[in-house]
Amino acid sequence: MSLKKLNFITGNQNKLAEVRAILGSVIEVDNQAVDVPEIQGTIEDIAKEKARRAAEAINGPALTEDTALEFHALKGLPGPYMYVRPTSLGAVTLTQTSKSFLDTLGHEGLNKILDSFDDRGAEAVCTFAFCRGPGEEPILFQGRTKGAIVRPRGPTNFGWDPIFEHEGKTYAEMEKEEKNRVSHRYKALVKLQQWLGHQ
Ligand SMILES: O=c1[nH]c(=O)c2ncn([C@@H]3O[C@H](COP(=O)(O)OP(=O)(O)OP(=O)(O)O)[C@@H](O)[C@H]3O)c2[nH]1
Ligand SMILES: [Mg+2]
Repeated sequence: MSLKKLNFITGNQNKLAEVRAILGSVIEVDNQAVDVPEIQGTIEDIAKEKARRAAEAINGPALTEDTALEFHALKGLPGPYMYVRPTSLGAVTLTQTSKSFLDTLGHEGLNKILDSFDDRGAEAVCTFAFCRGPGEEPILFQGRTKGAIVRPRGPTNFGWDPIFEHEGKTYAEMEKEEKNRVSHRYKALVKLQQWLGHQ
């Protein structure tokens, strides 16, 4: 099967811009902002179910992505639950009002959680899932970037970018091109790109 374009299902314009910046020269990236429920579970469970549901919703091939931010001192929390939407799967949800750790606590609150720990280490995790169509098993591509949680520095237009420091700079302080060479999303897309090369 040769893929001429990817249909990236996301409502997040920042994600879409980064995916197009990284993959744009390799393959066309279409977008549909279909709201896909996110279940509770491991990062992998959530990512796969998101792609399955997206493929069903659009009745065709769908690419989705789920991002997690893991605090080492909290043994991986908040992880994929940085942002949680109600799910229609019947699973227990953390909230019914789309409130996220970030929305609720802000950059300062997320920092304060870690002030009582020695370890401010964190890992940004990006998991793309590609599902060929309804009923098909999704394939995962995951990238991880290590960093630390710091007081906010840099522009505040994308989520937790200002508090995630990687090699001396927060993501927000980096030029877009720089973030897109080291980020969790970039590393996941390298894997996706390798896979595309074999299709
Ligand atoms: O500072 C950031 N730098 C990043 O690189 C990044 N990637 C995702 N996020 C945020 O982390 C949560 C994940 O939730 P998430 O994966 O479900 O995304 P989403 O709901 O915004 O979009 P989608 O589910 O429609 O694709 C959301 O609050 C995103 O804004 C990031 N924040
Ligand atoms: Mg989401």
